[in-house]
Amino acid sequence: MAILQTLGVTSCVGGAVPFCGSAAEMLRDEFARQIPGQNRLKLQWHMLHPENKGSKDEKLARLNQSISQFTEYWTKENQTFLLVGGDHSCAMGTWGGVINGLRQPGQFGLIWLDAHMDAHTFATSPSGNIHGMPIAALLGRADEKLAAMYPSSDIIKPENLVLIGVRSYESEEYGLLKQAGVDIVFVDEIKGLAQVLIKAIDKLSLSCQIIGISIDLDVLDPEDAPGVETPAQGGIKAEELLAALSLINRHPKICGLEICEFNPEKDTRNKTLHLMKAIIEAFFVAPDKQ
Ligand SMILES: NC(=[NH2+])NCCC[C@H](N)C(=O)O
Repeated sequence: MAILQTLGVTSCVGGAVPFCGSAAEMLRDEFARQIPGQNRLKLQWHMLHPENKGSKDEKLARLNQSISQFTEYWTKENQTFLLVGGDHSCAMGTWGGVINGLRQPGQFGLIWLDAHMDAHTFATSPSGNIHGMPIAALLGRADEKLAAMYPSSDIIKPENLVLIGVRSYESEEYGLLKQAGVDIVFVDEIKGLAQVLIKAIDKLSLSCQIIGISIDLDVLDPEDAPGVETPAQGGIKAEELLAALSLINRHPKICGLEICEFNPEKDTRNKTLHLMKAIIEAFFVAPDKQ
């Protein structure tokens, strides 16, 4: 059984409430509870904790720097990885690191499954929460304060980014993405998620050497994934996401999966926790072993 390098980021420093830091540890325990011999996936866990000193901004700058060292290494080694956040601000570290690991940083593509656009800067954010800003940094549109939390000097080209499942956003972030020319697939435009995902991968494959996938659990309908920090009604059904992920399972260009924003305080009977595990298995376990 292949071993999947997994980085758990136990941080909610960029989020609105202090609960989403426990996803990685809960998920690690959940995988450990499996009956031996029935494991379809073996995760090699590494854990990163935020420091308890310094300002929020300093903590996030250092945390993203540490995250990026892992993903840079795995990218250079051509090793597929899983990253379990934390709030979504860790995306600056995850994908900044992947970009750092590439000889041609312009050839990185990212598919972002999220109810939100996460494309604010400090100047436009209504909440000031940094989990609503990583896309602006990844596109090189950050203000100085946000740029200090992004651990790469290279960025994602707007044409190499696709947002899928969006339904909750502010006009400033929409303006930023529109102006940059980023491809956005709003949730009500999705007829079949698998089709949308395959189309995005096919498009990015033309210009990109590798492609990453970032899943904010709030892309799902709150009925299926109640345990998220910022729920938004009218999301994608869990069944549809799982089916789509098992179709793109192990696509040769995919370098890693990031999954974020689990909030156990809002979960009901571990529904979202179990779903997180199912998402990881749908994505990483070979179809004949599922
Ligand atoms: N990663 C997230 N859950 N982002 C939600 C962001 C919500 C809102 N747009 C804000 O900036 O505050």
